Amino acid sequence: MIFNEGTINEKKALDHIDLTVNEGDFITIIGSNGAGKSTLFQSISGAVDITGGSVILNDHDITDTKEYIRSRHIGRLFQDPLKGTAPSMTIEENLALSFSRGKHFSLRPVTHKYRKYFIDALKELDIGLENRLDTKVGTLSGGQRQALTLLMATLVTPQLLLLDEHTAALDPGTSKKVLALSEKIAKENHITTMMITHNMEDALRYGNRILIMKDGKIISDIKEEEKKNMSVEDLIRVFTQSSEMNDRMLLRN
Ligand SMILES: Nc1ncnc2c1ncn2[C@@H]1O[C@H](COP(=O)(O)OP(=O)(O)OP(=O)(O)O)[C@@H](O)[C@H]1O
Repeated sequence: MIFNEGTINEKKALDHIDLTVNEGDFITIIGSNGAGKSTLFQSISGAVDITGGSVILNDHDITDTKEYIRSRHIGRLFQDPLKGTAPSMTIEENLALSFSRGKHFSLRPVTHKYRKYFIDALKELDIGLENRLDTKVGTLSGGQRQALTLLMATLVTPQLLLLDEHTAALDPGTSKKVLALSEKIAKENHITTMMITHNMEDALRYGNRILIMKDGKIISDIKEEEKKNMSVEDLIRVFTQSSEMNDRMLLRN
């Protein structure tokens, strides 16, 4: 993936990415600033048009599929809790919107029909929102809003869930809660998930596989068995070693 190709601002943000994500994988992705993590997600979700290669989702080539069509199958959460929900609409209206993602519908009948379903789903979240269906989303705390966004992204089970540092803006306690919730929802609904984080502990605690990115490349792919026996110190060591190795390879090129 090259940004501004052919100009002085040309930037190769992704370089020969060859990644197969297995069904049911929960992959955590780490890497320094500018490593290409978000660009990888943007390429998968269709937020950017990749300049080479292809994106395949469940045997379908979606390389040329528009972002809004892909969003029917790919759920996405961002660092900013303000993204992903409509602040001037109520919790119920927001849920109704996500429930009918990508389809034509009228808000009223949908909300009415699925009120009980929404209440049950909110109860599952366990953050006291089940009795507040008529509350405007803009008045919720960052953590509540991110939990709601998570629910919205998974209400219609996506084929893939992309979490882009989705708890980085939350306080440590709330972050833990939302992360645990993410893991629970992914597990219970068998949602293949990829999560970008700068937190080594979280990268290790969650999921079954860790990718380390640097300079647009995946420089390490740590699978379940190896990950299981790793400590944070081990992960930091692998991170540093693979980064140095990648630097040496670049020097040789
Ligand atoms: N729209 C864009 N136009 C030009 N360059 C871009 C664009 N988006 C990203 N880049 C560049 O591509 C590289 C990878 O950026 P990306 O945001 O994917 O990194 P990241 O690993 O997510 O970093 P961070 O941890 O800081 O979020 C960076 O050098 C960045 O400046």
